[in-house]
Amino acid sequence: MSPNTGPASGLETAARAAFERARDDQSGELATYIPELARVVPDRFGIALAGVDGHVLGVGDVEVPFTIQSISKALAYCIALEALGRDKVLAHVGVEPSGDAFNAIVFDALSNRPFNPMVNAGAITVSGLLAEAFGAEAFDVVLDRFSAAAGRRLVMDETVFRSEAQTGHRNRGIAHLLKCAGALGADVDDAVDLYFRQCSILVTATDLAVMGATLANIGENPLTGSAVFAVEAVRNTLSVMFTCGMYDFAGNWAFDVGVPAKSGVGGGILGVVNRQLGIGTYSPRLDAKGNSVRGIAAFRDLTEEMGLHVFDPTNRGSSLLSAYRR
Ligand SMILES: NC(=O)CC[C@H](N)C(=O)O
Repeated sequence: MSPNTGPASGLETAARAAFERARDDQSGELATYIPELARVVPDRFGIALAGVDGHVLGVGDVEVPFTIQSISKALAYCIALEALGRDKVLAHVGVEPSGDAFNAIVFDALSNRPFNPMVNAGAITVSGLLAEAFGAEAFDVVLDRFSAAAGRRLVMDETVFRSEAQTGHRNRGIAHLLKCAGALGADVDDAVDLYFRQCSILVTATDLAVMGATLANIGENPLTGSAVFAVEAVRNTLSVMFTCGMYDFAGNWAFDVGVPAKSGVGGGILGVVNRQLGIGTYSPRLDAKGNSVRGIAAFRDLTEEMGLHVFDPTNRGSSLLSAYRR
């Protein structure tokens, strides 16, 4: 990928200001339940933006690799919707916010399905669907599509994968309960193996911004021009990101920030300003709900400053990109 880095703009000024305001906040903790995640440098912080016109800009540590973790859930869901169809996926995983923590051991009592694909139970079910559909090729399918969305070849971090595979008893437990409830068709080990692998794919804040711009651009990567996701699948994925992407913080997020987003315990957040921008942040210290502290602060600041909330009457989105081109 060769980012088309443009001149300074309102967006860049806003990103710098958001960065400066949040940079000294050292609150929050690294995720330690996956032992390898406790080894990252806690102070890293980056904010990247990518426009649907192909412009990319970044402030801070936007080229530092980290594992995508739960952000993979949104993209895997998009792939499953496209490959298997909406009805088949809906038969296994709902689209209702759970209001529970990402790793909650709870299913929808009426349907016996996981509430949504953004919490672990739903994501493991989606990985199971992909494992069944693509067999031994499943991880390559996921990695290829994530790479196409980022506009460069991504790789998996073997050490983080092994670290989670050796310690992920709660996720294995969830998978067994899903199997027992009839939500998970695939073999438990296949579903969990794919889930742990997809979570261990390495990305940067810039990658997240470009992936977000691919979703904002209704599935076409604006840097490479390649068609990555189908329009219908993008629409459905963004809807679920909007209502469920930040776990039991999703309501607050929709209220204050107001863009579809997905966070991961690796410290990343991917946000989508529909038809305009992808936003990627990286800062590995997490709040009690498992969301990046400085990432949330940066998103709040940026969307407030630029009027990016989906229901903001001052939304300057349409003028944003042309302002940026100037
Ligand atoms: N919230 C997250 O990023 C969780 C992802 C992590 N791999 C897990 O399943 O526990």
